[in-house]
Amino acid sequence: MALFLDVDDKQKRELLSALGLLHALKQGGEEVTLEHWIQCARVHCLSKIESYFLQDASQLRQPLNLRNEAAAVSLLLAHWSARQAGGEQQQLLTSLLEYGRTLWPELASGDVALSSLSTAGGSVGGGADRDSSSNSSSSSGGDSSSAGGLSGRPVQAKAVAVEPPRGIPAPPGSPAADFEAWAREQGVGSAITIASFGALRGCAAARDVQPGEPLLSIPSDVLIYEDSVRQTDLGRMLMAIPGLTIDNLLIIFTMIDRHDPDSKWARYWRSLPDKYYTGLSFPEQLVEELKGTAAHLELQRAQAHLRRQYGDTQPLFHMLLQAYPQFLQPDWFDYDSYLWAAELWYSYAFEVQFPEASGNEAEAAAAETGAAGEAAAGGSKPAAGRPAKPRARQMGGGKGTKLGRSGSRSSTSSAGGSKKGGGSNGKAADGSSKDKSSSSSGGGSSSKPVMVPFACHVNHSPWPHCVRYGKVNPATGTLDYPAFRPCKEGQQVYISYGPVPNLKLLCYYGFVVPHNPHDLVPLLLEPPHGPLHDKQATALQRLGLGLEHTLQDGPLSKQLLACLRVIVCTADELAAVRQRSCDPLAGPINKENESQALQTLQAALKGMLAPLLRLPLLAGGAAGADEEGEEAAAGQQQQEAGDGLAAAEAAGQQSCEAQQAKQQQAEQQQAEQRDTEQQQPEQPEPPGCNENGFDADWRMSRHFCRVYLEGQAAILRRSLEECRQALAVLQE
Ligand SMILES: C[S@@+](CC[C@H](N)C(=O)[O-])C[C@H]1O[C@@H](n2cnc3c(N)ncnc32)[C@H](O)[C@@H]1O
Repeated sequence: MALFLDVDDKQKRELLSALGLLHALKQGGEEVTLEHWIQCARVHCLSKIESYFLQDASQLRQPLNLRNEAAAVSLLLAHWSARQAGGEQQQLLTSLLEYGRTLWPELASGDVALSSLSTAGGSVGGGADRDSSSNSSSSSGGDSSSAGGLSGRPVQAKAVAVEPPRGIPAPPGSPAADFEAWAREQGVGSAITIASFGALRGCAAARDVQPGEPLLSIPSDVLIYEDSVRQTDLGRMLMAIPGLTIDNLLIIFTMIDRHDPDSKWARYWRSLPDKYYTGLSFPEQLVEELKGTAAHLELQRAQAHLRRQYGDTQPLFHMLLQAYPQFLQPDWFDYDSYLWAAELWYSYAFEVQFPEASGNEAEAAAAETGAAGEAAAGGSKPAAGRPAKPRARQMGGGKGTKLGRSGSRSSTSSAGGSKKGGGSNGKAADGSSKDKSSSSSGGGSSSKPVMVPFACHVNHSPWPHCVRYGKVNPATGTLDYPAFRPCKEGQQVYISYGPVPNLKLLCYYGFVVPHNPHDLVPLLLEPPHGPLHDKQATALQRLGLGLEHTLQDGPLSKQLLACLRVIVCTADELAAVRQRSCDPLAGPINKENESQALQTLQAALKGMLAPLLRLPLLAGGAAGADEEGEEAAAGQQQQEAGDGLAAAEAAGQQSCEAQQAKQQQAEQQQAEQRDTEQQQPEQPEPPGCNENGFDADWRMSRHFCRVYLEGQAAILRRSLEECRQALAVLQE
């Protein structure tokens, strides 16, 4: 079992120890049951964001959420299957498969939830709106994640067992069918086939697939990445150019190679869409419609970064055109072509680990399970004395992303993974908290951004069929995508790109998932100015607490509450914290302090929600939004006046209950509407949409923006409701 342990991770070791597993699993032996193994795997697969929200170790005695449990089962399945276990291990494997079955129904209902999205996409305007509003069903302040089953379950109008639609295979002679023929010639093993599902292209199971079976098995020489590019004349020439980053090199290689009919990957390039609709190419007007949100900041930053990088590469393009006028054409190097290649790498690439550079198996295992949203850390501003209220604001999504999702990892920090030079948005299979940036900086990781023909045709789901991929199998030299749950022939197969929040999906993939269980709202607290600031800062530091926090569609994190408790401390309370006579992480300091902390948070949340609701994308779409709009306006004005908290408090005070009532009514209507839709025959792909349901008018993208905003609002409302309830309890 030591093989699974993320030995470098102190928190995970402490959790294992608290669960009494560390010793037992090191020793091995008969007393180690499947339950022990699963608990250990849960710890191993904890993402950073799950660690952040974890209340205490005992939670891991039970499944934590659907994602973590699926990752844990997949980890054990991969380990025991790979070892061709005999005797005792075979027994464990059988029990594990039996246990895994308990997860299938909820995951399968995710297939239905997602397929209704792709059908909705088929009628961009109406369908999109319908689906969009359905997302607000969790906006009522209720905790969808605790509505039964494991948290992270898909939300559906009714718990009806509806079969997801069957895909329509790519027509013979189409670029997609031709690509599949090429893939077979290259030795790609595949249990899937490219197919259309309403307006969305994806992959369907070509036959019934069972847990443990590979959906895809891709020889490493089919992969497009640094090393394989180096083996081409074009790649060698580009690599000789000093100062070119790998990310930029891969983009430029793609810009040129896609036009080469003799390229090894020509039939792959031809199978790709002519245009992408990720946030990187959102028109300015659409970006502006998100003003005031983290997505707005992220999009502005990412778009500016790409433009700058393109500008910096201009001299190279001129040089290439002058040197090879007979081979190259100027329009291959315009900004749209650069954007096309960049978006392709952002949204279709994976991070893959190659065996030769892999240091140890523990690290490899960690890499295979991917990473998650970042929790919080750092940053502070001078503060005022006691009941001074910290200001909270939504943070920008981060500084950058990386090329390629890793079947194993992601940097899906709400505050953003970052990598200068833009590039890769690593797809990551779900799992451990090691993200690329952390493992890279830690040394020893051999993850590389890789274009994986075929795997990159598979769509994403938070309720996937495959979560563990991303490491080339040293024995076979293949990159495998094993299913951990069954998929029926004809039905859509999903992989997880990682626990990616909607902000990242919108910006780097161009779509979002309604009721995305990995969705987050970033929250940056500013400590009050004042005489206690230094002491507060020291107390926070000693407690390991930063000011960057995260909200989810679930309970508030204990770190956030602890941070607030310290920030609103009086001098006496602060002294008690310093003398360790009370621990803000363990619970309230006292009633008064707790009340201050909760009110502070409540005001901050209202200050964030109000401007969100005022955005035309939301306010314009919601019937009866006037009331909320007025509140939003009040909140916005006050925020602009620099006193966001008091204002938001005043504005939002009466709003919650009215909002909830409206919400419930809207949800009822949406549920009825969806039932009617589901009974209607599948709609043909509407004219003017590309293979992924996008249209030149950006209607589908606007729909996704709206769903993103609704998701943010839902999380804020849910957190507000928790504050309200906690304050009510205090007042009893
Ligand atoms: C790696 S590609 C997947 C293959 C792609 N559908 C195709 O046929 O070219 C990622 C893109 O597929 C689309 N996509 C993936 N998963 C999706 C989902 N669950 N819902 C909507 N679109 C999705 C988005 O456009 C995304 O940028």
